[in-house]
Amino acid sequence: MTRVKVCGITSVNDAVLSAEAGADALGFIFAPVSRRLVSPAVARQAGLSVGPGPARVGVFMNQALDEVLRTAEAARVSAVQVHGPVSSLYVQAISGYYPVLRVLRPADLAAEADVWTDVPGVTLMLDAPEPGGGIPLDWAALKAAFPSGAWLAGGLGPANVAEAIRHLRPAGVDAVSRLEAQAGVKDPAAVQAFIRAAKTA
Ligand SMILES: O=C(O)c1ccccc1N[C@@H]1O[C@H](COP(=O)(O)O)[C@@H](O)[C@H]1O
Repeated sequence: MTRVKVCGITSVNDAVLSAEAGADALGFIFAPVSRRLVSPAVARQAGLSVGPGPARVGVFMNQALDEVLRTAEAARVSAVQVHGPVSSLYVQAISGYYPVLRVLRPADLAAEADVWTDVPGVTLMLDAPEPGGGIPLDWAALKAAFPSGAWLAGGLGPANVAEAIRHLRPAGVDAVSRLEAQAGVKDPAAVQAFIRAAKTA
């Protein structure tokens, strides 16, 4: 069954409603550019509020390695998601401490996808060029190049996630902007419908 990550959690309330709806992973965004920026203290509290079931993923973009590791430790996340044009050494260094979701854009696939094939602890995720922008990828065009075992993000929501899964059969799906009532605040009905649609696709 496709795993589901609900990203952009900024409160205990949104963590609990996402976990109760069946999320396999909760995403906490620590990239300062994000409208869903959360503090490590709140992320830690939200993670504790849902117990050990869902993975707690710290999301970073173009941030220094020591900042990533310090923040991940303070927030007590269980995995790290890495966006941006960072080096493979940087990704490998993080994977020494945490399972990594390495996010690539379709344009990066040719150069970088093979680097991570069968590397323990590193899983690929395909996302749109603007993370958190709510723009879907062209799933039909991606089909031939979509790496086995990769996750899919980019403009996914209750209305389109089943179709995306049918096209690409990703290991997991991830969404944020189409699950919100406003930036950083979840729409409970959208979260529930998204998880139901993904799990039954
Ligand atoms: O959502 C953000 O603000 C964000 C900022 C910086 C890095 C990642 C971010 N979110 C990631 O964006 C994709 C999906 O977004 P959407 O569903 O298209 O809005 C997902 O990987 C989030 O973790």
